[in-house]
Parts: sequence; C-alpha cells; structure tokens
Amino acid sequence: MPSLLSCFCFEAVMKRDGGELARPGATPAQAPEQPDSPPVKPRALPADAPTPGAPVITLHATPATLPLPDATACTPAVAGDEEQTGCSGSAPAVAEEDQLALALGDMPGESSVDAVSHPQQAPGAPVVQSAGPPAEEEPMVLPIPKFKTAKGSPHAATSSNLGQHPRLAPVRNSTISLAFTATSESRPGSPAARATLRPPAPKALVAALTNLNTAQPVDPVADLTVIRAAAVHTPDVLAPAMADLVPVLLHTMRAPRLGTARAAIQTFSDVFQSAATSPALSAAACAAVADDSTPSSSGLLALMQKATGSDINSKRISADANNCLITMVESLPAASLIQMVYNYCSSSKMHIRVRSKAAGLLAAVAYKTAATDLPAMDKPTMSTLLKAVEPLLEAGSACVVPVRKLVVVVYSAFIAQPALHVGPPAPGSPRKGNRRSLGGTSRSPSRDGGGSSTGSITSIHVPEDKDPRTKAEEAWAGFVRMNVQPPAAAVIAATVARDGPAGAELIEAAGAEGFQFSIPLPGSFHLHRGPAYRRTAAAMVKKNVGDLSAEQLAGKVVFVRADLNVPQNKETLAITDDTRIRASLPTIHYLSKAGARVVLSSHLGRPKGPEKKSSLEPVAKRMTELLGQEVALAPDCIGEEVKKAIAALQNGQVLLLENVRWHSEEEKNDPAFAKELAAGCDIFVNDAFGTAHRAHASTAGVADYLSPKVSGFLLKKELDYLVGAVESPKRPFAAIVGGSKVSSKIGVIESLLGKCDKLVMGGGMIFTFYKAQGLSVGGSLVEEDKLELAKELMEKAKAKGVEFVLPTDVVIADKFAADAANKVVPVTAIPDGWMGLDVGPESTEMIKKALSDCQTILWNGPMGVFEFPAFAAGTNGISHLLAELTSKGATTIIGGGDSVAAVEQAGLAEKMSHISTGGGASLELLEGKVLPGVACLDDA
Ligand SMILES: Nc1ncnc2c1ncn2[C@@H]1O[C@H](COP(=O)(O)OP(=O)(O)OP(=O)(O)O)[C@@H](O)[C@H]1O
Ligand SMILES: O=C(O)[C@H](O)COP(=O)(O)O
Repeated sequence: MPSLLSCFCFEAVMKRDGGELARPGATPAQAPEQPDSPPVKPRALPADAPTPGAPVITLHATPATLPLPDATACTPAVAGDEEQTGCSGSAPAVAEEDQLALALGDMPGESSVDAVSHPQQAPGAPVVQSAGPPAEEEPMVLPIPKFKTAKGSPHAATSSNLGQHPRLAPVRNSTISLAFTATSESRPGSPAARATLRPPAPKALVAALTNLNTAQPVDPVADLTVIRAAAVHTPDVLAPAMADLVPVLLHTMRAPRLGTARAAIQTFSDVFQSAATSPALSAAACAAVADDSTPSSSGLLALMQKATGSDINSKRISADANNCLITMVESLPAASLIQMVYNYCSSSKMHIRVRSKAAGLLAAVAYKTAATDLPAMDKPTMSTLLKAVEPLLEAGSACVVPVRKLVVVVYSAFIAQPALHVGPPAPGSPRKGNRRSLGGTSRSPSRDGGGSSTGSITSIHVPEDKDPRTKAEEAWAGFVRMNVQPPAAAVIAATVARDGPAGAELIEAAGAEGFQFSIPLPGSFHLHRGPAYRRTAAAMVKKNVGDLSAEQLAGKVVFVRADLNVPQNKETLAITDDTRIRASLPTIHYLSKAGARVVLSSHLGRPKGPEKKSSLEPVAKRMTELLGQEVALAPDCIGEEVKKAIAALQNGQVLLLENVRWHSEEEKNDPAFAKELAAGCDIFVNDAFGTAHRAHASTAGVADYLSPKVSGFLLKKELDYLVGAVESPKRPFAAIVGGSKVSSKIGVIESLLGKCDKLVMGGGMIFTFYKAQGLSVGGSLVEEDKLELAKELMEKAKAKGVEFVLPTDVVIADKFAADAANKVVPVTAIPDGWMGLDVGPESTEMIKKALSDCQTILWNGPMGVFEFPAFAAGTNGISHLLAELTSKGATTIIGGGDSVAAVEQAGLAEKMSHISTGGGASLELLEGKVLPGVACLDDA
C-alpha cells in the first residue's frame, strides 16, 4: 500500500524555523551564532559584491539613487503594536510581552501598549499608530464569489452552482468553514492603519533591508516598521527586494515573541495590500510566495496556523493572520495560488502532514474568499492542481480533509463553468477513461443532455438531481477527457458521487488504466500497487549504517538514537523485558567494531524532568552486560560535562547519554536543543524504530546538524518487514489494539477501519467505548474527550462492514494493585469504585473465535494489566492463540514495548512471525503516516 510507503518526507525544515531574530545591541562581529537565522536564499554575488562577511543586500539601488522622499537618516522606528523599539542597530531591547497571558488568549495591556508613543521618536521617522483592537470582533463580510468565464469576463457565482450544491454545501459548512472572520478595522493594511505610516528615509530602508537580509543582530520590529512604510509609500522600490524579503518575513512569523511575529504578519499584509497599486511589487511578491518550496514554507504554514488559531491562542495575532491570508489570496492570481498548493503538496522538504494541511488550508482560503479565477484556468494549470492531489492521496487517510478541500476547489471550478459541458470526445482524440469498466455499459457521458460533441470538452456539468452513480460517471468522463491523471480523476469523481456502487466501479476503471485503486467511501482513500506505488517505494529507500565503511566510521563520533524505553518493575526499577536493548545491539556493535566513538541516546518513559526513576542507569548496566564492553552513563544528555565525556571517548567506546526527555525541549523538537545534542558528533544513526513516529529533537531535529544521517540495522529491518507485511496483507487482516495509551492510539483506529477486516479492542482502550455507549465504567481508564470519537468509530466500523470486536465481560479490581480483590462482570455491570483491568473469559473466547480465520494479525497493546498475574489471562490467552495461528501459517506481528514484554513473559515470542520494537510507530506506519525519524535521513 503506497500510503504506507509514502511515509518519508523531510521535516528538518520545520525544525530550523521558529527561532527568534537576534536582539539589538551587538555588532556583527560579536553576534552569537544564529542557528535559526532566517532562510535567506543563496544568490550569486554581483561583480561589485561586498567582501564575504560584509552585509549583503539585494536592493539593487544605492541609497543615493533611491527615488525616495528626502528624509532624515535612520530614525528611531516606533513601537509595533505590542513591542517598543528604536532605531535599528542602536535601539533599546524590545519589550517582552506577557506571553503566558497571550497564550491564554488574554491580551493584558493591549490597549495601553497600543497607546504608547515611543519616547525616542524623531521627526521623519515612520510612525505607526495602531488603530487598537476593536471593542468586539465582528465577522468580516466576504465578497460574493466572482468567477470568470473562460474568456475572462467576470460573473457572479450563483447559489445553484456553488453554495447550494449538495456536495459542496456540507463541506463548506464543516471543513471549509474555518475561523476566517476578523475585524475589518484591525485589518493590517487597512487605509486607516496605513495612513499612520510615514514615508521612510532611504537610509533607514536600506538599513532595514540589510539588517533583515543578513540576519545581523537587529530589532526586527523597527526594521519591519520601515519596510511597512516603504510598502505603503514606495512599493515599486521595494519590489526588487521581494525574493529575499518574503522568506525572511515568513520566517519571522514563526518568532516566539508575538510582537515580532505580528510585525512580520503585518508587513506581509502591507506588501500584498500595496501590490494592488504596484504591478512590480505584486509580481515580485507573488513570484516569491509561489516559489515557496523553501524552508520558509513553514513560515507560511505558521501564518495559516495562526489564522485558524491552531498554534496560538491570541485573538489579535489570529485576526491579523486571518486578514493577511485573505489579502494575500486576494492578491494572488489563480496560477500563483495553484502553484503554491502544488508546491506544498509535492515538496519533499516538508512533512506530508504539514504539506497537506498547508495545501488544504490554502485551498480553503481561496475557496472562502472566492478570489481565484479557477474556472478561467487553462488545462495545464488545472492539471497541475489535480496532480497536486496525488501525493496527498498517497499519504493515506491522514490527508482526507485537505484532499476534500482541494477537491471542493477543483470541483467548484468545474461546476461554475457554464460555457463548457460534457460531450463525447472528438473523433480520434486519445481516450483515457474506461467507460466499460464504469458499470460495464456504454452509456454516453453526455446523457445529462449536456450536448453535442464539441471536440474540446473541458468541464463537467453534474446536475444535483443525479444519482451518485451517474454523477461519478459524468465526473469521471469529464476528468479523463482533460487528460487528468486517473487516480486524481477517480478520487474527485468518487468524491462527487461520495458513496454507492459508483466508487467500486471507479476502482475498476482506474484499474483498467494500470492503477489499482480502492475508495472506501466516504472516509479514506488508498491506492494499491501501481505506478504511484512504485514511485513512492523508490523514494523511501534510506541510506543505512551498513553503507558506511570502517574507513568512513573510524574515529568519527556517531550520535545513535535508540529506543531503550524498556518496561520496568515500578518499584524496583528492574528491567522486565530487555528486547529493545538487545535489538539495538547490532548497530552499536557494528559501529564500535569499525572504530567509531558511539554516543547513544534514548528516552525512558514520559518524565516531566530529571528524576531518578527515569534514569537510564539500569539500561547502561544491562547494555554493558549484553554488549560485553563498558557502556558509560553520562550525567545528562547536554552540557559541559557531557561534552567532556564525548571528547574523551576513544575509538570503539560507547557512551550512553541520560534520558533525553529530562529536557522539555526534546519533545518540542527545539532546534537549539537539537544542535546542542549534536555538538561534538559527526554522524547521525537513527535506530529508534519505536520512537520514529515522534518528531523530536533526538529523533529528527539532530539530523539538521549531522551528516551523513542514516538508518540503523534495527530501523531498516523493521521497515523492511512491516512495510512488506502490511502493504498487501493476507486476508482476513485483523488488528488488536489495547494497552493504556488511549489518547494517542484511539485516533489510529479510524485509518485501521479502512485497512483491516476485523478490529479487536482490548486493554484500557475499551472503557472509552463503553462510556460512549452510556455504560458506567467505575474507575476504569477513560478518555473523556474521546467519547464522541469512540461513538463515531463504532458507527464507521458498522458502515464499512468491519467487524468491531468489543469485549463483553471484564475482570474488575477494587484498586490498581497486584493484590487487589477481583471479579468477572459483564461490561454492563461495573460497579462504582471498581476498575476494569482485564478482558473477561467470555470475551477472550469471543476474540479467539473472531481471529481464528485471520491470515494477518497485528497486535499492539496488552489486553489487560498483564504485569499483575490476576489480570494477565486475557493477554496470555491472545498470546497463545497468535502462536497457534502462526504455526498454521498466519502472519503475526507483535508491536510495542509492553506487548512484546507480555509475549516474552509468556515464552511465546519465538513463535510469532515478527516481534516489532515499535507499538505506536508500527500503527502509524500501518496508518500510512510519515515517520519523521525516517523522513529526516539521507536517501540511499
Ligand atoms: N484495563 C487497563 N487499565 C489500565 N492499564 C492497562 C489496562 N490494560 C492494559 N494496561 C496497561 O497498558 C500498558 C501498555 O500499554 P501501551 O499502550 O504502552 O502498550 P505498548 O505495547 O507498550 O505499546 P507502545 O510501545 O506503543 O507504548 C501496560 O503497562 C498495561 O498494564
Ligand atoms: O514505547 C513506545 O511506544 C516508544 O518508546 C515511544 O514512547 P512514547 O509513546 O512515550 O513517545
């Protein structure tokens, strides 16, 4: 299944962004290294380029020749709405905001900050007087959608061709209706706000561009204020700087300091606002944004996230971002917008989820503002957009919503195109579709009365009263005549039809084109082997540590991320299962033998900070025994002592760093922390399959600072096995999901529903489902905020015909302890004060029966608290059944630290087809998600 194989994208880009620009005061020579300096594109230096190290600007005019109003040289710029600032280079430090309050959505002192007039303000300086926040946010009235005909004359879209369409309306109302409401007064770039900006001094503009472009220590708000003023008063002058300035602005939007981020958003907005009056600025800005496949894309995504309030709960910044997006989309020609969507979808530099989210959001904004002249698009542009959908499809169901949004945009273009209609193809024109497979008939695609053969059919007109099958046929016919790629055509057509047998027939039709294609409507799409599969399969091969020779490794310091997160006895901290340690040995042994100096890193548990019980000390001991050589334990994973210990390593020696999760920056994938982790190391080997689904500093972030970056033997082995086994499973295919990580695994169930024939629930997972059904679960493990999801999942399973096996009886306990009193009760009779800690005997029998004919079984998460013998029967029962089924030819895969421990404890590990060190990771792989720990590695 290609969706599995399309898990390998690059997230490094995201890790680098987000840093804050340097503070004013320091000279360039004194400036500290900027790990997260803005992504200024490398450019060829002109003949008269300054010497290396000197500031480089890309404004191709000298200050003396700039056609700017005469004004004083660098004058202190004035406060942004939330930060005070001064003249760049000599200004006082930017005032800190109350970030905590902002994060809570409260804006303390907002109005007082707005009212601040800068004490150092001098005549001639650009002045910003914020209009201040309006008393109440009111929804911005969006323009009535205006579409152009193919000839370019605008006409208003009508409710019959947009809003009331049965397929569009629900999507618009749900997924498309993002929080795109804002206050028109607060809209950056509004005439009132812009009128407060005075013309900038030429020198100040040059200085600001220089500062921003060279990432010198600057006060970004001061510089951005100057740029804003230039955007308003001298937009043509600013145009040549756009190629470099846009990435800087996008980068700065990610600054942790909200005032800085907001200043960048406002500047971006001003640039696009002025684009309306300056064709030169417009062209340059659009080109720079459309070319946004650089690391700065994550900046644009940050803007979108802010607009939807998904990354920061600050109303003002959200309103600004909202308006900025709308301004930008309104300014962009459709082709640029399409290009951006396409860039997002196809950029291999970004995480697939980031890409799809960005593409979907852009499409949604475009649709909401109706600013794009999609119906006027020519065929190549339309094809480009449709092709953009494909990588998302390959990424599987994680991308369903963005795909839907794109589909809506594309489809709206078709149905709003009155000049064109469906008809038979021109004689002799290539026929890509397979009409026969669409139900085996030879019905004409023009049976909606769309008419006679025009010979150049480019659209589909699907009346609302058609049945799904007819809609699908007509959609399909229209798309294939536009030479649209079959998968995209099929998905779009099927989305139009949404359900019914048409979907199945489209699968056949696509199959006839060489694509095996299944659309388990209305949920997820997934492709099977075909050209698309082969493409992604080729792209997934990563360089392996075995590709590095002893010569390349000898004397090198190799940072190895392993998953040594082993189960432990909660009281004695003794390791209860060392599978993960043993599994990591081949890589360490290979490196050590080759003369490398091995710096080993891992997490253990989910600690909140340094604590004895999550120390890797027991792991270091056990590894020393198993490896047959000393594995020293560093006191921490970063810091001076650690640096010394690394520097003291001899060839072949192994140093284990302390629990990397003692630092909260690890899980935030903080770039500075990742850089610190990588300090003193040369090469990155990721062997932590169990943690490869986490985009953390030690699993993905460090890859930005080390090269080469390769997979370890374990990671490779896991991928080779799991991808092969679940890509085309022998059926019936069942998944068993149990354990205690309910919130992180319940979401996986949705995509499992699209892949498995049977789904068995166990462990702590089941009680959320019971509660969702209105049952009382006593003190059992429940995720209250997942009750709705649980309900939906049960309904979806039913709709999809997936056998959803939920235990009917449970073993309950009066406390969470090995010596707790226990009894078996039906799930309808769990008394208050008792908690379910295992599935009951009746359920175990039921599960055994359900699994007995399965040919592939993936198990993650024990059925109960197997660590306590009184609650281990369910887990042991399933372990024995799987061992037996394996002996009869079934493929059994056990994944997860505790699940493997349970099977080991039962002495049955050897009898399973594959013991995977990854629980969540193997589920996410099955789900078709990107594994960031793999994506960041070098391609083979
Ligand atoms: N009904 C239950 N209530 C509470 N805890 C449970 C219950 N059933 C099982 N567990 C606990 O779940 C834990 C394992 O869950 P977990 O989801 O971590 O599985 P895993 O196999 O380790 O997978 P992963 O590697 O993804 O963490 C075990 O420690 C077990 O005691
Ligand atoms: O046990 C696991 O699944 C891995 O070690 C990852 O742990 P996490 O779920 O705490 O990230």
